[in-house]
Amino acid sequence: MDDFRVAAAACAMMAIVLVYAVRWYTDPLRAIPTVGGTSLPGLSYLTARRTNRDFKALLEEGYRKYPGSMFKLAFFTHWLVILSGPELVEEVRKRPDEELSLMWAHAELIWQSNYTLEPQLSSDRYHVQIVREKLTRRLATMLPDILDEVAVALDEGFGTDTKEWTEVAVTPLMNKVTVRAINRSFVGLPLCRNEEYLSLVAEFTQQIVQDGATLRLVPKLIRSFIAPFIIKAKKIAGRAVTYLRPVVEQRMSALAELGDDQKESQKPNDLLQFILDTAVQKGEDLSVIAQRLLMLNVATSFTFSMLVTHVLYHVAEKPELLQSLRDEIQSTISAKGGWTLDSMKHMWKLDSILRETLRYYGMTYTTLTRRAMTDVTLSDGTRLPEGTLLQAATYQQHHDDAYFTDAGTFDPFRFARMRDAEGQGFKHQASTTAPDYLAFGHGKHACPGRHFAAGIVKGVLVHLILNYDMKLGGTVRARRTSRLRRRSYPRLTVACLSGSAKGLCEASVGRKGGKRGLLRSLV
Ligand code: HEM
Repeated sequence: MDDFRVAAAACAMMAIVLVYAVRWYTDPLRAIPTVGGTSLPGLSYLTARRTNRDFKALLEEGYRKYPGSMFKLAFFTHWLVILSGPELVEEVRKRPDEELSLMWAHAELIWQSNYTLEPQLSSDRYHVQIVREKLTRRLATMLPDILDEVAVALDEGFGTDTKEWTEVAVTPLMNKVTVRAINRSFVGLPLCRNEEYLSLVAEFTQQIVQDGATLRLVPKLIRSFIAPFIIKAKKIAGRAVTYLRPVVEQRMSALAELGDDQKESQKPNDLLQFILDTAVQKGEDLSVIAQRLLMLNVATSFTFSMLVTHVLYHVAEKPELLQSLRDEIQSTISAKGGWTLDSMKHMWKLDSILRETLRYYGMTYTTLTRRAMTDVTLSDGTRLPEGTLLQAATYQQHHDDAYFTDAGTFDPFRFARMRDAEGQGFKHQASTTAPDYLAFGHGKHACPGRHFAAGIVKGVLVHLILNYDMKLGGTVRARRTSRLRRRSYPRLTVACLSGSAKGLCEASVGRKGGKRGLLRSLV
């Protein structure tokens, strides 16, 4: 009997191994080369450990070995196919959502939104449409309020001393300033200054990413049973309702008092109102509205402050760069009769330094994220089975001399010169995407908030450049750190002068006396 059991167990083992081997052998992904180790079943876990450790180095290796083509990286829970080169980018961009979906790729790779969010956020994504259309169109009229918030937040952060230099830890301060500016346009006053609400927004951002990461480790079969015990983001969104309810009720009752002809002109000019306009028609619950708002906060977090901070390090290091930008800003403001969204569009140098910062540093190594929703065959014959996750090697492409002259150098006015030379108004501006420029993705799922983002970041920078002198308080090495990701902070600490609040690199900022009043009157 014992012999029989042993034999049965051995047979079962062999059957399992055989099934795995057949599945591996016939998997279309096997035709795509693996970088970082083997793709053999079982052993690919070792490869995944390497990917976890050396993601950027492996991207570089794959990009070098398979230019204009594809390779794959192992993760503990999935394979990630990386593509490069404008031809493949164009091909992916053109594929419809039914074949390659950005939303389901994000859902699987980051949020696990099936479990962490209300289903309406996936089934009816009108908030994305609002960002793409209404928020972008209304930015010009929202700008004065946003700039007001920037001024108030900077006064609080830097102080108002016009004689002495003040030392500040730039990254956290810029985070605070940009979050305030964004939320002024999202929910208006006074909520955008409510510290509890803002820290709840930050908590949600961290939690939803963490919930997603934890859930990915749970087998799909049991995920929906386990999820309610694990996820915390929904509870945080529930707490946001407490802050939003009085604002929404007050708006509703104020609007109810007005006649139909007055309602449109009297409505608050912010994202919450744009969402409410649709949500009310759909009879949507406030908890869903809160989640839409919070998810849009997630989309903006870190990117803004990182972008501003990188630019500040550059201008703080090079006074001639600061002066050149200042000259352009001042002359444009006088020529155009004020500081408006339109006048900022004519500040090509400022626009160029933004685009170059996004190219050179990038906010993520990879973009153009997609999930194959069905078996897809690309024009070169590559087969991507349903469920395949893919991304473009954006960072490597942005650092390839084939696409950008002297790509390894940070050249702040590179794109301004290209616009001058080519006489092309929009092609090289900060928010324009292209097959070789993927900072905002590309195609119909390129970041819908990119014009809005460029407008706000420029607003913050114009304010800083005109109102403050800057110099690096830390060493230049801090700026050389290629990325300001949170995990890079400790490296910055090592490179910086001692004595800063969190050991971050410090920039000294001195207020330029007298200018502020001038600007205020120009707004
Ligand atoms: C500098 C700031 C920003 C950067 C670098 C950035 C970058 C990106 C990128 C790369 C994608 C596409 C993801 C991919 O291709 O893998 C994306 C998508 C998205 N972004 Fe942004 N973004 C920024 C600001 C914003 C802002 C301000 C908003 C909203 C107000 C926003 C909302 C979104 C949304 C909703 C999507 C998903 C689009 C869709 O599902 O079709 N982003 N962003």
